Amino acid sequence: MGNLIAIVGRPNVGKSTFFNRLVGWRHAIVDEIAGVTRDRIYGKSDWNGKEFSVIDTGGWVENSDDIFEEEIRKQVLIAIDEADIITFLVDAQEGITDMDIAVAEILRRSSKPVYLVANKVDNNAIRMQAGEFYSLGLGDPWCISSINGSGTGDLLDDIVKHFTDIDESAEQNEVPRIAVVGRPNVGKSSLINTFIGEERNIVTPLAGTTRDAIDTHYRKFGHDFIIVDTAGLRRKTKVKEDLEFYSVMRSVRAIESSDVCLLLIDATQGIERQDMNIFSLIVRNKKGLVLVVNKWDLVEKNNKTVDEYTKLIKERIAPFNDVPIIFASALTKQRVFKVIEAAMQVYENRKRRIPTSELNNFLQETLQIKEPPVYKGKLVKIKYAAQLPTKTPQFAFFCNLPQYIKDPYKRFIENRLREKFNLTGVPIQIYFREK
Ligand SMILES: Nc1nc2c(ncn2[C@@H]2O[C@H](COP(=O)(O)OP(=O)(O)OP(=O)(O)O)[C@@H](O)[C@H]2O)c(=O)[nH]1
Ligand SMILES: Nc1nc2c(ncn2[C@@H]2O[C@H](COP(=O)(O)OP(=O)(O)OP(=O)(O)O)[C@@H](O)[C@H]2O)c(=O)[nH]1
Repeated sequence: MGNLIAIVGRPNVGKSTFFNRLVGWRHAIVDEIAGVTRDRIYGKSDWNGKEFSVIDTGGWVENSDDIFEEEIRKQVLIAIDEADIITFLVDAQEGITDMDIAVAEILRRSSKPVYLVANKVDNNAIRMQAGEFYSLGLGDPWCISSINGSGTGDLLDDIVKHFTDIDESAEQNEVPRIAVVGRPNVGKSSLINTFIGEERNIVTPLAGTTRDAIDTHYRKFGHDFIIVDTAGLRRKTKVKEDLEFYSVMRSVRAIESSDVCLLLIDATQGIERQDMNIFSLIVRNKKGLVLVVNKWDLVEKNNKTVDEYTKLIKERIAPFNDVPIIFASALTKQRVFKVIEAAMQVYENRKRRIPTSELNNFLQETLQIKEPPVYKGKLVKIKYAAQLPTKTPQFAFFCNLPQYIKDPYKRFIENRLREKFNLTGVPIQIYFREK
């Protein structure tokens, strides 16, 4: 299915340098959410017009210099299960190590495409030495230098041959695709089970394109939807499930193939760093979002009111906090219905197309309230606006001096747009362009 590349390899071979090389130019297409996701974990980018995601296994371990072989082994197994393409980095300047041999042994058994990448090939002398990696049994190495960039273009040219067009495959199906995501133990399986509970809710089990992912088509509460199942209905593989790396890998998969994500939070614990990481994955992928505060049955008597709780959450996830927040319980089924209602509404919001005339009326009203501030003595004039023909709402505002429009004004416009047209739960993009 998706185009997810995993980078594996022992410490210090240059994984994070390679990662930055792959996603370094992503700023052009994906807005940065500062300080949320540690940058080396996950990135999105594109090559020859095809979008892809990259996961760097090295980003998961603190102090990776003295990481144990066992830890790397686990991550490689997870990468084989969850990624579409594996890049296995080795260090051409150091040559083959025991750990390389151990990793290669696992990778040789994988049915997924594996690229053996000899990194640090900064010059031709080193290129000669890189030949020795052939003995790892994964073919000739691709020689690259992550530092100066040589070889990476050829490598990507070959990798993209395996890519599918994500948008195309998603658009084939008109039924809303919902992903249930969250960190371990928040109640994802329990929530999904409230849908499955009665067999008759299941319309058809669709075989996913990945080996063992099964999406299920439901008809419940008068709605048709597909639950993208990578969340944990299928059980315990050989690898320990409480690994954060594993749960994020799963989340990435589920998020990328969905329209709307239900992000579950444990009401007894509140929003933590791990929740914020998943939140930012959803926003980066421009997916619809419903926040579900699950296990609410355990909290209510505690006197913490919905209003207080909502306020805390909104502060935490700002600036993108125009999202539905539902206090539910998968156990007692309290407000499970509301969760689905909210997801359907967000799905509609995300598809919203605003007629150009309405958008420009909106623009005129907005300019009457507040014009862009004068910058360096120059008047900034916004002339007209248009919604772009994209899958998620994106708007272009045409003006004389786009570079002089700063974030506060951009936020002002975004908030007004959200007030005027229901865009709750939907990440939107606003661009200022010269005209
Ligand atoms: N000469 C040379 N050095 C490189 C190249 N790529 C990375 N390095 C250096 O190798 C060292 C390790 O690079 P990292 O990218 O941190 O390696 P890593 O595999 O992510 O390491 P861990 O964080 O331990 O997993 C750094 O000093 C890099 O500057 C390269 O193409 N050529
Ligand atoms: N009290 C209460 N317990 C719940 C609720 N939802 C789930 N639980 C319990 O929380 C535990 C974890 O639930 P799961 O559904 O397995 O959580 P999960 O998110 O699928 O967990 P992983 O598969 O580890 O990612 C189980 O013991 C559930 O019975 C709820 O709404 N209220």
